[in-house]
Amino acid sequence: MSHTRPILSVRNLHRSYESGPSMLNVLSGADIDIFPGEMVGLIGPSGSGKSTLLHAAGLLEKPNAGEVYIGGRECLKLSDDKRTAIRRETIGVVYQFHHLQKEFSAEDNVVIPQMIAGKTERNAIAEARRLLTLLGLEARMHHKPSQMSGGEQQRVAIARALANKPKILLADEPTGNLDPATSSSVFQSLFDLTRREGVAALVATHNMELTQYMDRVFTVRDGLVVPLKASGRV
Ligand SMILES: Nc1ncnc2c1ncn2[C@@H]1O[C@H](COP(=O)(O)OP(=O)(O)OP(=O)(O)O)[C@@H](O)[C@H]1O
Repeated sequence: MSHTRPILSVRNLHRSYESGPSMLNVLSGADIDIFPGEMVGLIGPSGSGKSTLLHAAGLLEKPNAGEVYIGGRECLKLSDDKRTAIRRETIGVVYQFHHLQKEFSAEDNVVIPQMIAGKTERNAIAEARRLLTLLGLEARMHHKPSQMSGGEQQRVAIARALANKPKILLADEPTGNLDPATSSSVFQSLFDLTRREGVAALVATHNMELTQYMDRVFTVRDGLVVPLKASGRV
């Protein structure tokens, strides 16, 4: 372990859901640290709580108890506005389905969140073109989602997630909707780009093949995060 401080720390996270008359305890004391620039995998069976952990870590849902530190600052006790601001400034997300705006081009889909964050149109377009080009989409900038393949659409979603220079990318089955060959190539791009940009990534997936890209791999078991693979990188 280096002395670098984690960019994201989840501590003692508890989350349960009502399940008929009883409660389903999905997370019961989950801890995880993500260090700057590393890629961490979260593998595990369906229903084990991977998405629940990602949503809490990404400040999208409040757990029943626990802490989420981003850049050393505890975020769950902050006001909704502050939490939203921290989320916007530090976290990018990619889901299984791309959720692109279908009436807009690839370029516009990457430009819009940057303009919402206050960038000038000129700078936002330059950044969109840079990221889309790095993802091999230089010939697709002006295509709408319906005019692109599933892999291309997901690459646009990756560019969009990285456009505001997050410190952490949270990805929930980012290639789960793609065939195996496309899945490998899109994931390779995601890996290369996060490494290049120095963005840490926490990736939930069922796909064991993707663990070859991960610095460390965890699973969620009995409500806890437990290690499957550790590397000496961090
Ligand atoms: N809003 C909710 N209300 C009730 N139960 C929920 C809710 N969200 C999740 N659950 C339950 O919590 C458990 C964990 O769900 P979660 O989506 O975190 O698992 P997962 O590991 O991400 O699964 P998958 O790989 O299928 O996405 C599941 O049993 C699910 O049915």
